[in-house]
Amino acid sequence: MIAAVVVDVPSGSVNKTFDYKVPPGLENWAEPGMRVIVPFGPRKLQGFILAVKQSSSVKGIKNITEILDPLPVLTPELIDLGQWLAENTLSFYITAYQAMLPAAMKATYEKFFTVLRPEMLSSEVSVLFSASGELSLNEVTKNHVHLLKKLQELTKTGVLDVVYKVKDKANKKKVKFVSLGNKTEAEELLNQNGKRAEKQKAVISELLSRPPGEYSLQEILHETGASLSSVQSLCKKGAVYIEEKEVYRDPYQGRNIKQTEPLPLTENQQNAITPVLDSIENNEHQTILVHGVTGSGKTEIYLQSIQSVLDKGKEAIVLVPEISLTPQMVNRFKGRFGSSVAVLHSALSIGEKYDEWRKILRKEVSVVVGARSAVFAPFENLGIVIIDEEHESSYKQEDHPRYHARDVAIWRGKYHSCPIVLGSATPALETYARAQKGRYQLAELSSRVHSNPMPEVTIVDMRDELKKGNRSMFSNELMEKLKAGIEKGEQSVLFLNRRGYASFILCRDCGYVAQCPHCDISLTYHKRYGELKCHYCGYKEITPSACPSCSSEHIRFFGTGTQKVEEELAKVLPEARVIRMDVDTTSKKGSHEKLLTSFGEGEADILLGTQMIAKGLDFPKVTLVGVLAADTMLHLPDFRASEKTFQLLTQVSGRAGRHELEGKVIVQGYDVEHYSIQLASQHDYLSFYNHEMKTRKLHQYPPFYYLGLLTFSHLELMQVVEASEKAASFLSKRLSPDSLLLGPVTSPIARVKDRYRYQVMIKYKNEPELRNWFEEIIAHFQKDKSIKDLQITGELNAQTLM
Ligand SMILES: Nc1ncnc2c1ncn2[C@@H]1O[C@H](COP(=O)(O)OP(=O)(O)OP(=O)(O)O)[C@@H](O)[C@H]1O
Ligand SMILES: [Zn+2]
Ligand SMILES: [Zn+2]
Repeated sequence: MIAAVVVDVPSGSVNKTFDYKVPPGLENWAEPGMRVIVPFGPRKLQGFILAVKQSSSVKGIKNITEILDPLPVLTPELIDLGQWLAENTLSFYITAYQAMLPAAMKATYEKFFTVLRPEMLSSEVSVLFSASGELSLNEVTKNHVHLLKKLQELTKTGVLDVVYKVKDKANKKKVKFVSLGNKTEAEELLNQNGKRAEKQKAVISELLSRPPGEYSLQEILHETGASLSSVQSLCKKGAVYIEEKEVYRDPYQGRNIKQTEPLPLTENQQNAITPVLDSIENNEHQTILVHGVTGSGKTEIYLQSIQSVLDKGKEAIVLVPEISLTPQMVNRFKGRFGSSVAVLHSALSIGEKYDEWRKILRKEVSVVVGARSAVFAPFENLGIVIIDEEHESSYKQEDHPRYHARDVAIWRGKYHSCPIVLGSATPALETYARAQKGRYQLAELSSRVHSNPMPEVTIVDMRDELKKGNRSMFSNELMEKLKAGIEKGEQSVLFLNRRGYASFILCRDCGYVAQCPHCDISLTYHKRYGELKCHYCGYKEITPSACPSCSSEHIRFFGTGTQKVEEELAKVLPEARVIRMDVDTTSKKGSHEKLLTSFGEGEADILLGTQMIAKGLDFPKVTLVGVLAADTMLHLPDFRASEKTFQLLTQVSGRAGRHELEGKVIVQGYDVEHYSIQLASQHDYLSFYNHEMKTRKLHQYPPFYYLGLLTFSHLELMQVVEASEKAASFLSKRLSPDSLLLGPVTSPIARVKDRYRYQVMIKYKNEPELRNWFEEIIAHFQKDKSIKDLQITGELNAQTLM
């Protein structure tokens, strides 16, 4: 038997399968979709079996070393999907397959020295091998680095050998359980006397007092005060059994989640759910856009659609943007579907994620709620994929494989003949355009549940405030409303748009701004740690007390926006209890949840935060939403700036007045005439859409054109310039007359990690060969020995130009 294996070497020359023999002992075991370890040159590598066959035309093929999985981890569907994914995102097959699995299943490799000719070793070296006969390179570089050179020489002369070992991080958590063994033996023990027997007797009586079964050893030891050794000696006598068993790490353990029942749908909801239910009923793939204003009850539509999928014995995937994957959100699904829900969230530990994923593989759950990569959940009888807040940019992975979860979902929907539901109050322009063209079905929810009014929005021009002599960051109206809210015992949300408002330090004498020495970007000031940090490469330095450029002491820190707002609030509204939520206050595991819970329980009057409070929150007592610096994002070099501003304002405003109490929104900024701010305040998506579509058409941007993007990076500027010019001229000879070629130009962020960045952009409507041309260009430079270390990434449908 022969297995075609794709190996863990992300490189163009090995981006294919290699044939390996399945040794006779493993023939009944090997199946496509399993992870294996195979020899590859001098190394051992992890790989995936993509196919098995009877014969191979390749001569001298080697044996598979080991099969890592008892059952395939990639279903036949995922094997196909991976191929499609790799080809459409210009990634390597191995990268695509790895992206579908939890990180724990990706191997790490370690190098070891072993001894071939022990008689040739000096005692100094020999002693290092005495313990286990081998020595890891890791250990050498850590503790014996002075011997490294010697070890390398010994390897060259054949005294030592180097072997590669594959480490599988996918460990399972095991717990010991104890149960009653031979009953007569146990009862006899109870009649024994002696001090030593006391603890053993306690264990026996404890087990006898409980219903027959097995109990966690830990718990029994704790209850009885017995030691492990007394239980072990009981085990030797046959009075109890100890068994080690695999358990899941459950991050939601011990939590009481209230069970919920389906709500009777409003007429609006009824209309919107109909196309979804039809698609489920008829086993017919449809992509349905549920365009519903904030608070219109989209979640209830998701829940009831899932119920009807489960009733048919099928499975459901719900995607939620990373930052709104809050416990509140998860509870909505766990509350309805209980333990049949698995959660895949990046805040889980590697082990927890692996355990949740295995519940899916073993069919122990039928609903998955998760962030982007949950779209690869290995269900085999998929009945629906729901993408909540479908416009969110986090659904696009900006690293290999550069996939969009929406595209993957639709691929899977076609495969399983099931509906894909895209939900949003502010759909991406691309999505709405497709719905208007009839490529997607459109379901509109134009009012809130029970006709709660949309909150009234007031826009405040902060330039006017300044003219009136108000120098604070809060307008008079916002101050008044905040105060009134506290008096009435209602709650407020203050949102600071932090994008484009990053905190930095500035010298007031010479204008110096601290920059990252490796990237063309200013350093972000973290007050808490007294540090300046680069968000692109992680570079850090201590904040200077004087200007590094002119030695002036007039250096000013523009503290994290939210910190500054918090300080201001404490001055002008000392009575307010404030909870601040931003990257600094939520970096510890669980802190995000804690803060939200305490706000929900009324322990604060004001929730102050960044992007992370914009979405999904549903608190009945919130009546006021204040938006500070609504316009900062408009000035980013991003053709989606207006769209993102509109989306964000709509989302934040949507947090107010969702229940009985009426809501009010105050939006502050300097460039408030902009249509995206004006139209967001009128809750007018359609006018925004029409306006923005005109702009996009005029400037030839998506959805009228696709953006093909080639990004080049290298340590030397000349190399990037030359390579990108070559690529541009290659493309210009081939592109159809309808396509536009722009560049090469420097990327908006011109340098990252000391590498200069250039890009070539192609705006196109139909260019079927573009993928092949990109591949040709990438392959050409990979072979070109005169340019080392040039990095090129290609994208056929880029979402941003950064
Ligand atoms: N049919 C219904 N009857 C009564 N209450 C409902 C019904 N449907 C939804 N609700 C309630 O209305 C509120 C808003 O619904 P939901 O949070 O699903 O809105 P949404 O459309 O997802 O809003 P957003 O886009 O802001 O997240 C929730 O508290 C929900 O429990
Ligand atoms: Zn200075
Ligand atoms: Zn940097």
